[in-house]
Amino acid sequence: MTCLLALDQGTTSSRAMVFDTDGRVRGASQREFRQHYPQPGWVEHDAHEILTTQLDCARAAIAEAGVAPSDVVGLGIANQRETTIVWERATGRAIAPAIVWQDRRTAPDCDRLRAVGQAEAIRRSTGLELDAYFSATKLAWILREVPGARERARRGELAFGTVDAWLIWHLSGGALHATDAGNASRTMLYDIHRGQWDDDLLALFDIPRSMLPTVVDSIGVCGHAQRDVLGASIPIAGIGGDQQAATFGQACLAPGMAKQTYGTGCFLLMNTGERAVESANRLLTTIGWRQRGASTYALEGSIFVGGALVQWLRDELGLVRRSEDIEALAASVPDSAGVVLVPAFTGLGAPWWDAYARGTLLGLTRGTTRAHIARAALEAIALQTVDLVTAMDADGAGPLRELRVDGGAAANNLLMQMQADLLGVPVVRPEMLETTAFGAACLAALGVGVWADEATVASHWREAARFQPRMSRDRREAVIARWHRGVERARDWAQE
Ligand SMILES: Nc1ncnc2c1ncn2[C@@H]1O[C@H](COP(=O)(O)OP(=O)(O)O)[C@@H](O)[C@H]1O
Ligand SMILES: O=P(O)(O)OC[C@H](O)CO
Repeated sequence: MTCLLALDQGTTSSRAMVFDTDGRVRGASQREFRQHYPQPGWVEHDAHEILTTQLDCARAAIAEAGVAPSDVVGLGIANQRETTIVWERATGRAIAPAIVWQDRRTAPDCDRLRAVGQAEAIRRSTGLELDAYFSATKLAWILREVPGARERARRGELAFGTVDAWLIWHLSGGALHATDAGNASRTMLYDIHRGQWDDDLLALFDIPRSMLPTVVDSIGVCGHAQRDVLGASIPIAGIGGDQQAATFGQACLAPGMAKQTYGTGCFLLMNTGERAVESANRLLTTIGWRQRGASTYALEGSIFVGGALVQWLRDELGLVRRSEDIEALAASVPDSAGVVLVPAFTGLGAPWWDAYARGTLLGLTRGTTRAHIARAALEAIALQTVDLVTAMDADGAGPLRELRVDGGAAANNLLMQMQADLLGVPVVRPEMLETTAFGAACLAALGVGVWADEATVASHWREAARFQPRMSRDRREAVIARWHRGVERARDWAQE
């Protein structure tokens, strides 16, 4: 049986799925790995644990599918983005822990660059906000802080990559040091308009060019996973950051189509086609995917705390036992009775970009119950999404006709109904909820040519549920206005 293997290397777990050429799941496997928080605001992974968990579940998924490794005609990779790894070319050993996208240690470095007026030049070239979220300051930190790293990098002994490049290096037995254009566009070192590493930014961050991977298409064979790694020589035919892959897997293939993924964080991407839309509203301009050298661009809004808010209510406040219990608790009251919860635990991402905002719970009265707080939490996830869509509309990228949704919290029907109500557009949930892995498989299917074109991807996308907006415009505007009063109070809180 001809199959495709998708690797979905996420922030908290590695997953792998085997699909047949009709897009059906034949095998799946998942391994969680450790999160390290060595200091407040720091988040690290062991790069080798990322690799071993990912390879273990790739082999397990192939075994579960009951196919031979040689039946796998194409491999697609989707990965947590921005997370930064530096390794020795000679041994393939990482010289430091991976610095994860959530890590805020370089926020002061960003402040210094902002103070000397670098933010605008960075935005113009990379499409990104100057923020600790992206790879550039993390890589600069490793070169500065790990003894001997800068000299070794100058001598050409070290390689840098986001997680896709790290996996590709090891899958190919060190033969290939490559990343796709979409992942490159999250480093804050890549000129998304010219399609090349930006020499001015490399100089600004003092990063030797020899460390950087070759930038390849997201769709197309760039090399092979070695026989001794996965049991057969398998073409590496698709690469995408996980949010880019999910956008592809949601078949948001035409300009104006958008998806929101409700995971730990939430990432809303709208396809803007061949046009790199410059945001006047602090969204990110990014590359979705590249095929035969032609980039498809996207506008992105990144929310740092989404489903993680539900986790916090569960684990720290003990409000619910399981994440899914929040739905019944929130549904037990008709509204939040004026309670507003702004989950700025790690600052606020788009469109505020305020590293110093902090979580805020407002509007409490003696009559406030657990249910009101649960409801305010779900509203907060939906309202953060509303702010992103409003910014996209203001940037002229919309109007959004419907929002495709996926990720763990998209299973929550109350949240999805709130989302439709507060956006005023339908919210649509597909049958296939593993859109990231599916998207990686789709990239690979086009890359090896078992699927002819994007129309085949679209033909495999099927709607499972549709939530129609039911809230009056007046009510919607009142809820949004109250939310913004809450956001104002959360902002700048931690600033001395
Ligand atoms: N029914 C639910 N309602 C609200 N949040 C949920 C629900 N089920 C899961 N979640 C949240 O979704 C997140 C898990 O989603 P997932 O897509 O697996 O995340 P990730 O890929 O970022 O690890 C968790 O933060 C969890 O709290
Ligand atoms: O691993 P996820 O699914 O939480 O996604 C993380 C994003 O890629 C970060 O930008």
